[in-house]
Amino acid sequence: MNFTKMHGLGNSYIYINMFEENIPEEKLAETAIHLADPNRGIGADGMILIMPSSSCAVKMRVFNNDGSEAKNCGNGLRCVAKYSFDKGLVHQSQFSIETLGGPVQATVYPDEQGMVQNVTINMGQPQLKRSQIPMVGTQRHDQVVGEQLDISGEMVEITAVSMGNPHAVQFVESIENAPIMAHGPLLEKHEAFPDWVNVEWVEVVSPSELHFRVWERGTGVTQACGTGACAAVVASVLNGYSEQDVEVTVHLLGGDLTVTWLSEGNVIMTGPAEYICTGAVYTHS
Ligand SMILES: N[C@@H](CCC[C@H](N)C(=O)O)C(=O)O
Repeated sequence: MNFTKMHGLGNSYIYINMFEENIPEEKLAETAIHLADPNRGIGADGMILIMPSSSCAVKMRVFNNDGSEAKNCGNGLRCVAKYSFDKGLVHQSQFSIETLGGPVQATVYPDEQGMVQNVTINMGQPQLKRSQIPMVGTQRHDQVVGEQLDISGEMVEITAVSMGNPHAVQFVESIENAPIMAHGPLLEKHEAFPDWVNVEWVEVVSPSELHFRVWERGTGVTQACGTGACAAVVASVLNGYSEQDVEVTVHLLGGDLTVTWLSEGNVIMTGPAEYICTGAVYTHS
C-alpha cells in the first residue's frame, strides 16, 4: 500500500490516498496501530485517510496511534489540504473538506513554484455546551469555564471546548512547569469525559501570544495539536485573557500557529504543512 508521511509542526501522520488505495473498514484501527508503530511500522502519531466525499471536495478520517478514531485534526487538515492541491485532487486554492465533526473550508497558498507551504483552515464554530464536549457534571452552567476537577485528590481548573473533538484547557503560570506527564493521562481518561479528552496547558504571555503544550487523547504527548491550539484561543477569550477578532500566535513545541476566533463565530487557523517521505508498506492480510 502506498503512503505519504506528512507533518504539521511535528505532529506526524501516515496519509493514505483512498482515491487509489482500499482498506476494509474493519481493518482501519489495526492498520493505524501498525503504520504508526515506530518499530514494526513507519512511526507516526496516527493515520489519516484522504477520501472521496459526496458533499465536499475531499473527506478526511483521522485515527490516533492507539487505533481510536477522532472527529477532527487541525494539523491533519492542513496536510490534507496541501496534499489534495499538490496531487490535483482539487483544482481551486479554496475548497471544502468533510470531517466527522462537520465540513471545514481550506485555503492553500502556493508559492511561485506552485508549492504549498502554508494553509488556512476555517474550522467553523467551537461547541461550548457541556453536552457537546461531551462532559458530565452537576453544575447548572451550560458552559464549562474555569471548572474545578478532582484528579486523584488534586484540584485543577479546566475550560472545556469542542472543536469537533473534545479539549480540556488549563491555564498555568509557567509552561515549563506544566504537569503534563503526571496529569495528562489522568485527565485524558477522567470519568467526567465519557469520550475521553485532549488535554492542553496554556501560559498567557499577552492577549495575542500563548505558550501551549498538549497531551493528546489516543496518542499522548505530541509536538503540536491544531484543534488544541484553536481550543486554547477560545478558552483564553472565555476566561478574559484575550478577545475575539484578535490574531493570537500560539507557540507549540513544534512551532507556531496563528489562530483567530472571529466575533461572527468561526475559528481561523493558519500554519505550515510538510511532506516527510513517501513509500510503500506491507499490509497484513
Ligand atoms: N493532532 C490533532 C488531533 C488528533 C485527534 C485527537 N488526538 C483526538 O483524539 O481528538 C490536531 O492537530 O488537531
